[in-house]
Amino acid sequence: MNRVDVLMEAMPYIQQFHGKTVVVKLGGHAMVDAGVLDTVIQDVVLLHYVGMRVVIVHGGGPEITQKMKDMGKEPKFVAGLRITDKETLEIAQMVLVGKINDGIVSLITKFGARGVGVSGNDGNILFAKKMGAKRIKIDDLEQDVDLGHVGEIEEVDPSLLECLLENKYIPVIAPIAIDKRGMSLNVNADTAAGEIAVALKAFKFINMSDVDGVMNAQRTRTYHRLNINEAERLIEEGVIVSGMIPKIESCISCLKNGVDYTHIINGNNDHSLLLELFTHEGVGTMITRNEQ
Ligand SMILES: Nc1ncnc2c1ncn2[C@@H]1O[C@H](COP(=O)(O)OP(=O)(O)O)[C@@H](O)[C@H]1O
Ligand SMILES: CC(=O)N[C@@H](CCC(=O)OP(=O)(O)O)C(=O)O
Repeated sequence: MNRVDVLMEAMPYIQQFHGKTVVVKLGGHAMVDAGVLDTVIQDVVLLHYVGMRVVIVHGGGPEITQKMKDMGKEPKFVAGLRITDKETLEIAQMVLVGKINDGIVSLITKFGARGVGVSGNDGNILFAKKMGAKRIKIDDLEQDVDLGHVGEIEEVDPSLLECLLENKYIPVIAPIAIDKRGMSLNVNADTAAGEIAVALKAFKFINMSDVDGVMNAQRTRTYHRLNINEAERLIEEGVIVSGMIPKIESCISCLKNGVDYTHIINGNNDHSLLLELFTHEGVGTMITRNEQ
């Protein structure tokens, strides 16, 4: 395809997406390489300049894990959620808010737009309650495990984000929530991003990780498109496991609550965000409503 064809292919999408809201979840695994993160943020800035309202929600699981290990703490997860004692919460805040969020905002500046970094407790964006204990099997015995300072989102207040978008800033959100007593809670970034997409009535929710999309059991093939029933079946059959579960669950929740399109794409592939948005075939896996 010659260069002008590439631009012509993008043209109807640029028109269709103008003024629409897209929530991009940047997973920790899509940010391990500085060069990769550069191109992702470059793409985000381009979307901003073609008139899309872009919101970034980021994770940082691998960096929190590394920092915990550096400090002699052993990371533990239950159902994909980090057991978060007081010290772990401080580490998570330090890594997510102090380092990753700030780094993304700086890159937005580098590529010529204006980013504003917030965490979910700014402007009550993410209002949560402490998550109840999770029942799991340990040595064949059912036990209740308290996750500590982990939040379950109860309400999202999008007004601060609307205000930033209205004024042409790119909001960058760290997955820390606040409870009614003003205490911070660690929330899963996929869940946070999905809830924010719903509250903003986003047109698209794009989840960027380190895999090409949802893959089959043998991990030899990527599904191009799955509806909610098909995705739920893959969870039941154990094809979708671990960190992919909250991604799929947040896509499903988005679709059931008004978001038009949801995608899981590989942030490590060069300019995957642009390819997803502005080409006919797209990339990764699109999860759709059953009737779509
Ligand atoms: N069916 C599946 N297809 C693709 N990846 C899967 C699947 N089931 C589980 N995974 C795992 O989910 C991981 C992505 O989740 P996670 O590690 O939490 O990423 P992130 O840090 O980007 O949020 C992949 O690296 C892969 O190991
Ligand atoms: C409660 C909980 O598990 N919170 C996550 C928040 C970061 C996250 O979700 O990061 P990724 O998107 O990179 O996985 C954690 O502590 O790892």
